Amino acid sequence: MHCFPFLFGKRAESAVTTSDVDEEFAAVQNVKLYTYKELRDATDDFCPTNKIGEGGFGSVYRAKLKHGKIAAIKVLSAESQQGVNEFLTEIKVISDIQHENLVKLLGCCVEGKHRILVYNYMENNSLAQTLLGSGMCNIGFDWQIRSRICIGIACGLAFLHEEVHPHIVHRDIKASNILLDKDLAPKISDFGLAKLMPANVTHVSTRVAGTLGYLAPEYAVRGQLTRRADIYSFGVLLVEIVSGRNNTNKRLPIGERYLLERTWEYYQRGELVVLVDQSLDSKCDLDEACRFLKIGLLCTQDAPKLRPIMSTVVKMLTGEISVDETKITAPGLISDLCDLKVRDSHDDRPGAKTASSDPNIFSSSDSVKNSTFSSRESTGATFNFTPVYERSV
Ligand SMILES: Nc1ncnc2c1ncn2[C@@H]1O[C@H](COP(=O)(O)OP(=O)(O)OP(=O)(O)O)[C@@H](O)[C@H]1O
Repeated sequence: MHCFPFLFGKRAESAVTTSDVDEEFAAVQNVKLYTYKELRDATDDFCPTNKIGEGGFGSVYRAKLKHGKIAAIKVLSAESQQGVNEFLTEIKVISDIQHENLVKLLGCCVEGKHRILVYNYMENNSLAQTLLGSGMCNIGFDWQIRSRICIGIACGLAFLHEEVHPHIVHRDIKASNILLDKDLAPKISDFGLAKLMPANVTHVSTRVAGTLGYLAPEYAVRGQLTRRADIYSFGVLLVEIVSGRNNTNKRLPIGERYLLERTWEYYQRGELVVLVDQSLDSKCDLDEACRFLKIGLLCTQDAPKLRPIMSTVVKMLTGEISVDETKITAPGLISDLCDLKVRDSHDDRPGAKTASSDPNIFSSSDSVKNSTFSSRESTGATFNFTPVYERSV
């Protein structure tokens, strides 16, 4: 029997202190510094009516900066050690790069204990809250808009993976990290977990971080990170956007809960069209929608090497190159991993959730299937965990 226990929680590097981070921060250039007073004034003293979101990092506020510019500011929660690391990573990773499909970091505030990130404000929230959210949303996501969103996200990722040096692996591609501007153009956000990939390095070994449901199995199990892990997450997101539903929906009958599994089943039966969001009107190009689903399957294949690189994905989405159906093999599903045990969840970030009501133990493949996947559905929370392997016969 193989067991794959995962140790969630406090990481050795989480012991990094705020002053360690300040030292590292001193070396960062190209980032505008805001004073705490400036940001306090811009949010009416962090007035709750200006609060627009809450993530693992802390609270997010809408702010009116000097000269009237509207920004979103993320205030790192004081108790979050993990957040201190992510704060620095975010600044290091995106202060130097710009792309139309990446959220723009305007600057930050490092004053006393205050750690605040300042971004361009995105008027239409995240895909998780709008397209996939259960609440009221009056945005009509027709097929043209969805297709533009998918292509935009793919372009942003292709830029990070292939044009920036060293390459950047985002590690947390998911619907809540795709923000939409006033024209519904997608912007990839939340670079707190990103990793820079030095040239000529095939993978980096790292503690696993990301969101259950979007995690590539080989990364979740072995902690070996390559750009193909992001490509897997993108594939899951692509299928979600076309279907208009979350990858996991525990309210559905068991056979319908896991979207990626269903996509593979319907693909094999030649009935992919069943999965295209029924709320799309008759103008939806069903052939194109099915092509996107097939690209989602290509991106989520179990063998990382079979997943196309993002620039190829962009070309397939735009129709510049065709999708070779003979290349599609079964998706990698974490639920396929036998006897996965997850224990000892101590994520110290306030928004981080454990994957079960009992944070300590998951065991058996069945509980992995139900708990691991459902955790993302119910919380969307980002996890950090260390895979540890125990093999017993
Ligand atoms: N630049 C922005 N413009 C507008 N709203 C934003 C912006 N950044 C974040 N938000 C809002 O704040 C919410 C929380 O964002 P945040 O990135 O902190 O957490 P998350 O991605 O939802 O969760 P997690 O931290 O677990 O990944 C987002 O879902 C979004 O609604």
